[in-house]
Amino acid sequence: MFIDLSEVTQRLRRMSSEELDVSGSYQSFLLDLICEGKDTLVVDQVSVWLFDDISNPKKLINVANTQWDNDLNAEDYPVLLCEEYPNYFKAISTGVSINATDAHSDPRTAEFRDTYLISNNITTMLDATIFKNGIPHGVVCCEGRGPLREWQSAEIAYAEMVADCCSRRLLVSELWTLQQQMTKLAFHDALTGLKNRRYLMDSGHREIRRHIRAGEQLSVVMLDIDHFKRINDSYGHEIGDVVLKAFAQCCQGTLRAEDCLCRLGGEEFIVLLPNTPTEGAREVAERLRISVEKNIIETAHHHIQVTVSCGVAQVNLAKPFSYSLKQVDHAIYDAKAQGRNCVVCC
Ligand SMILES: Nc1nc2c(ncn2[C@@H]2O[C@H](COP(=O)(O)OP(=O)(O)OP(=O)(O)O)[C@@H](O)[C@H]2O)c(=O)[nH]1
Repeated sequence: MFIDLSEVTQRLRRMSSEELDVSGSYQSFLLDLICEGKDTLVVDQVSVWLFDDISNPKKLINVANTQWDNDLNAEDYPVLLCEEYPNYFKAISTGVSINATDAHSDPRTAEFRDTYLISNNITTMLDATIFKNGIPHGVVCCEGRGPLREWQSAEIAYAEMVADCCSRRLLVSELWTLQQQMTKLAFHDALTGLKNRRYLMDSGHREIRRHIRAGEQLSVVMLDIDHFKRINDSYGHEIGDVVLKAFAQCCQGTLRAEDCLCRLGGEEFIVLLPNTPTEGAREVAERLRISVEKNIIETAHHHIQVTVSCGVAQVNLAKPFSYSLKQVDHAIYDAKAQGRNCVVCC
């Protein structure tokens, strides 16, 4: 078989330069890629397999396959075990492509004879290594049914290019996941999982602009747990953390989905209430106050009850968001002065 390497290379290069929907699964890209590979090499099946652990591989996991009609769930991916196919694993780990003309007799692939090759009429195989940071990470496996194939150097080079495209796509996918995690870390509070102060400030400015455009009212409620220092002092900091998490859950369960509960820091929280005038916000604050008071927090050795002081303000849309935060902060100060476990409106 003759491959015009310059033509197929160009197709692959164009394909891998296309703008990717990185938020989607990498499998659909891999599938397009290996379908292209299957047609170009004129083989019967192409699949992508990845090691479970790049530094100490025990399994190869089949993540894409030209034979599959639909994407499988990750838990249904076929798996090859290193202990059952040691020679194949060793061959992939060298990073050199496996050009098995006769897959039944080639020492690198003969292990599959009785378990796979005979039952699937596979006669010939060409496997190219997928690398990650220069280390073998998996393999693109091309299988043929008909006559034995003496794999040509252009065919091997092409299969390796397909494997390199897989490497790049997997890397992009990993970077995207990392970026998602970083964004999550940047805008979330690690203890409670709620949005944090940075998110609140961004969101506050955005919401002000949106509410001006819509001619709607926006309110904020500040929540400050009463005598929280005593919880830490009486039960320890770890139980203090449990209380903060339980408090956050209790409040979240009391709010509408569109209300945004954030942890400002320590035992201070803010709720941003879209499309809500002061009176509505006061009712929400009162509901939160009662829910918190009723919520008995169970730990291994204690039943803990906390109360919360609440400040309420309608956001002044003509002023920076920080102005309204200062206002609710004053309201909290008054609530504490009035004996705590109460709601004060600006
Ligand atoms: N466990 C735990 N404690 C925290 C955390 N962040 C802040 N704190 C503690 O929260 C306590 C807040 O105490 P104060 O600011 O004196 O307020 P308070 O005891 O709640 O008293 P009032 O607000 O006046 O009712 C301090 O002891 C902080 O150390 C945290 O992430 N975990």
